[in-house]
Amino acid sequence: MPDEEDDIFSDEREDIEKPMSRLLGKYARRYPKPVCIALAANMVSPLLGLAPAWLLALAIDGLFTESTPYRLPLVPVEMLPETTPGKMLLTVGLFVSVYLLTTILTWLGSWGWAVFAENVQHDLRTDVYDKMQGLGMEFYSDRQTGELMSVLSSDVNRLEGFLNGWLGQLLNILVQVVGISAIMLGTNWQLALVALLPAPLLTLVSYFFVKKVRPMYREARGTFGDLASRLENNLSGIQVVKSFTNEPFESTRVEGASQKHMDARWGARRWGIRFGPLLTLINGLGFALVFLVGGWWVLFGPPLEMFSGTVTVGTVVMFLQYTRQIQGPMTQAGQLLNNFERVKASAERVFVLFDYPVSIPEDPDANELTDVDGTVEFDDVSFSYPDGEEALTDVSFTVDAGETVGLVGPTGSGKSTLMKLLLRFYDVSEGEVAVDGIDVRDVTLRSLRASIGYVSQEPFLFTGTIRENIAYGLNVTDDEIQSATERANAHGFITDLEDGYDTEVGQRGDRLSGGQRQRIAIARVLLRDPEILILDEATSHVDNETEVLIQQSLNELTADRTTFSIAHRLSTVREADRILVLEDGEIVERGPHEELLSTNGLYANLWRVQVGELGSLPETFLEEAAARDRA
Ligand SMILES: Nc1ncnc2c1ncn2[C@@H]1O[C@H](COP(=O)(O)OP(=O)(O)OP(=O)(O)O)[C@@H](O)[C@H]1O
Repeated sequence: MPDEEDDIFSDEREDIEKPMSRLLGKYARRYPKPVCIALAANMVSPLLGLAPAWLLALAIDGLFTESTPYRLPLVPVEMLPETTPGKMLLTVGLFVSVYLLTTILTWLGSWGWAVFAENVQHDLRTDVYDKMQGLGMEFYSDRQTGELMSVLSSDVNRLEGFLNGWLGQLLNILVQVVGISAIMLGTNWQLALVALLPAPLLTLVSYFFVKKVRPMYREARGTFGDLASRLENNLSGIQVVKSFTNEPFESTRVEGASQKHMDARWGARRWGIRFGPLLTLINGLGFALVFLVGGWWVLFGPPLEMFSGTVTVGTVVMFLQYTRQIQGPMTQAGQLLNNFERVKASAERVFVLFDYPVSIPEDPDANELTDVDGTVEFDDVSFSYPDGEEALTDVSFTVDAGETVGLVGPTGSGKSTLMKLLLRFYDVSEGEVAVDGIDVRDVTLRSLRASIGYVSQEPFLFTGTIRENIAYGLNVTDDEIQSATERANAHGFITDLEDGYDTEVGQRGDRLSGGQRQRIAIARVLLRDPEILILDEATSHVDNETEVLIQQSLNELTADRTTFSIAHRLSTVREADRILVLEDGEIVERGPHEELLSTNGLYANLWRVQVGELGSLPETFLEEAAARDRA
């Protein structure tokens, strides 16, 4: 299981208290029946496991050597069979009953834990996802998707493994160890101490073994990652390798990476090779010791002066059986304890997420934004990203319902940030953003975002069919979908595809061209009919011909809607009612295209760049552009 994810939330994890009790407290009570059944089975089953060795001793001493009378605890003598065959058959019957009962209990235990663990895994996964989904955008911008996925997959899976086996195994071990120790101590405490001597050693050895090899396996996984990416890189870049005739160079590099991986693995394997025989040795020595002391006692009396009393053959055989029986649980205990640390870390990460503060809180009295006209107002808005510099400074403007506003400015000037504030992905640091005169913080997030449509330069399509992507959660008819695709200029190319609307778009829509994806994204927004629209460089990645098609769809989309169009290609906002020009988070110019050209400022210079009049650019513009690039 990958451990690379161990770093995520490493600081926050320290604040999580008692994650395991929280986990069990939160989820175990949801499934009382399977948990109680499994617990009961895990208590009784190991107790039954103690019976065979005891029955064996009873048979040896009471039947075979007849050194002690045949007696069963709590059963009156007159109820026992009188003849030896009768006693023999009773013993066999008891053996069979014990194994039958153990089988049923093992089945019940496995069933109970499996039901519990599978359900909790499902609950945990959906709970963690729901919580994650509700967190603010700053949470996502600070973290890699892969890291977050690891919490949803590796951590949740590891907790499932823990709930499935760990508790049951621990209980099993405890009951077995306590039961075996109690029977042995009760039968002959002196011989019991001899038999129990190696047990803690087994736990210690296995605990330290796992502790020792885990980082080695982690390192081995790291070196495998390096090796795999080298191989992947070389094979995909084989054309470059060949054209540079660099095969020997690459062979050496692959050999180096492979050698590193082999060394790392060998480090871990070496310990594994030592560990198994060491355990066998400790087990064997323990067994021999019990045989020596017990056998001596039977044959010649107490082997040491401090020992007293007599020991029967049955007792020695029982002790030998128990010595073997206790070895497994003691070894497992060390491994379980060690695994517990990792499981705890997983639970901590899950609870870091559960406790993560929601940065965009919804006012409990928030109203629904209904019958939206589409007026948008930024009133003296300043904003800084968490841990960032000020991205917007004193921005004020009002957009009337139905107006189209172009947002232009050099890269990093704050255009996207402005729109993120309108969508309330972040809250303003100062000032107010209002829709229809209502502060966006006073309305529900759902109704606010439902009134805004967003088409980005890289429209994201989900794995699934074209139809699913356009409907995207809405319960709509095929006619409604077709009407949207016709207006988005997409119906034609969709019906030309072999599977039409049922065409699978592939991962992120990679089976479609950029222009096709763009038009599907436009149809998706058209279907929702939002009052406000944000177009983020919607035509930047397509050729001129496709741009014309998309532009037609966009005209359909923007008609009668308040539209913000973020553009680097100024031709796309030329027709806008108004253009806001941003520089370093401030609006430095505003007005329609022609007016801005005549003021001969930043916009006019950006326009000259677009139309290729580089010679007429003032020196200061080039200097500023270079400075911005460096920043
Ligand atoms: N998630 C973020 N966390 C911290 N700072 C950010 C974040 N997103 C953007 N910024 C910073 O805020 C400033 C404005 O960025 P923004 O993305 O709004 O610019 P933009 O004008 O849309 O740029 P572009 O045209 O390149 O998309 C930049 O300095 C950028 O580095």
